Amino acid sequence: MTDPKPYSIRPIEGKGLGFIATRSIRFGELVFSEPPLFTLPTASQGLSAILSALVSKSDIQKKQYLELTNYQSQLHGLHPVEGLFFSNALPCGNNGMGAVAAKAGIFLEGCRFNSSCVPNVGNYWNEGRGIIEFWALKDIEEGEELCTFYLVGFETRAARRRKLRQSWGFECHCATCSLSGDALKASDERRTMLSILMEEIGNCGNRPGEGVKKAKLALRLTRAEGLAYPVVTFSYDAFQLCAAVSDLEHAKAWLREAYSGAVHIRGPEGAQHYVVWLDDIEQHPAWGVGRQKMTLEGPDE
Ligand SMILES: C[S@@+](CC[C@H](N)C(=O)[O-])C[C@H]1O[C@@H](n2cnc3c(N)ncnc32)[C@H](O)[C@@H]1O
Repeated sequence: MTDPKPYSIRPIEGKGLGFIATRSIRFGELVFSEPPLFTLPTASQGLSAILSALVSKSDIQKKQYLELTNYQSQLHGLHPVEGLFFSNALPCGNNGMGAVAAKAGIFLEGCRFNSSCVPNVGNYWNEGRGIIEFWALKDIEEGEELCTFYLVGFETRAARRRKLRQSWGFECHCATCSLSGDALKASDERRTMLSILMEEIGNCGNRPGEGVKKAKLALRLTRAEGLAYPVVTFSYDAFQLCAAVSDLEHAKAWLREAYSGAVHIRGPEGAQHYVVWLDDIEQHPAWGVGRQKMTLEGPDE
C-alpha cells in the first residue's frame, strides 16, 4: 500500500524541520487536514489560558507541544509555553478575508510549515469540521519543499524580509526573495502595484468600469507573480462591481472565476460562499446597489 500522505516532515538546511513532497501534488489537491491540539480565542491567549488548554492533553501531546520551534520567547522575552504558542499558532477563521481571525490554534504537524513569499500551499480553517486544511496552490513536484506564507498582503522584498526577521527571526531566501537585478525590481513593482490596486478597487464603487479594469490588471499581476490566493479576492471584487450595476452576464462570469479559484485553494466546502449565489445572483446584497444599469467587462479569456 502506498503512503497516503504526499509529504514527509524532515530537517531542511537552515530552516529546522519542514515539509517535503514525497510525490507530485496537483494544484487544488488537499495535501492534508488536521484537528487542532487546542484553539484559543484571540482575546484570551495569555499564559494561564495556554496552560489550561494543555492540562487535559496527554503526556505525548504535551511533549510534542514543547518540541515545537520557539523563537518568540527569545525575541520578546516570553515564558517558553507562551512563546511556543505565539511562534506556532495558526489563524482559525476569516480565511484570506483580511480581518483578524477570532481564534488561533496549535497543529502538531501543520505548525511545521516554513514560509515562502510564493507559497505552494495555503491553509484554510474549515469551521464546520473544526479542522485546518492545507491545499496545494500550484502543481508541486516530488522533492519540492511545501511552504505556506506567514504574511498577508503585497509588499516589497525589503519590507517582507524586515517583518519575517522581526516576527519570526529568519532571513527569507525563497524563490522571490532570491531574485536580483531587474527580476527583483519587477517583482517589487508588481507587489507594490497590487497593494495600490487592492485599495483603489475598494474605492471604485461609483466608478465600476474603472474598478473592473483595475481588477483585471491586478489579476494579470497576480498571475505574473506566481500567486494563487489573490485570484479569488480580485475576481470577487469584479463580481460585486458588475452586480452593483446589474450586469448579469459579467457578474456571473466573475463569480464563476472566484468560485473556481476558491475550489482550488480551499476545496469545494470552502468555496460554498461563492456557489450559493450562482443561480440567484439577483439576491446577492450587492445586486443593483449602483441603481444605474451598465455593461462592464468579464474575465480575460
Ligand atoms: C512555525 S515554525 C516552522 C517550522 C520550523 N521550521 C520547525 O522546525 O518547527 C517557524 C520557524 O521556522 C523557520 N522558518 C520558517 N520559514 C523559513 C524560511 N523561509 N527560511 C528559514 N527559516 C524558516 C524559522 O526558524 C521560523 O521561526
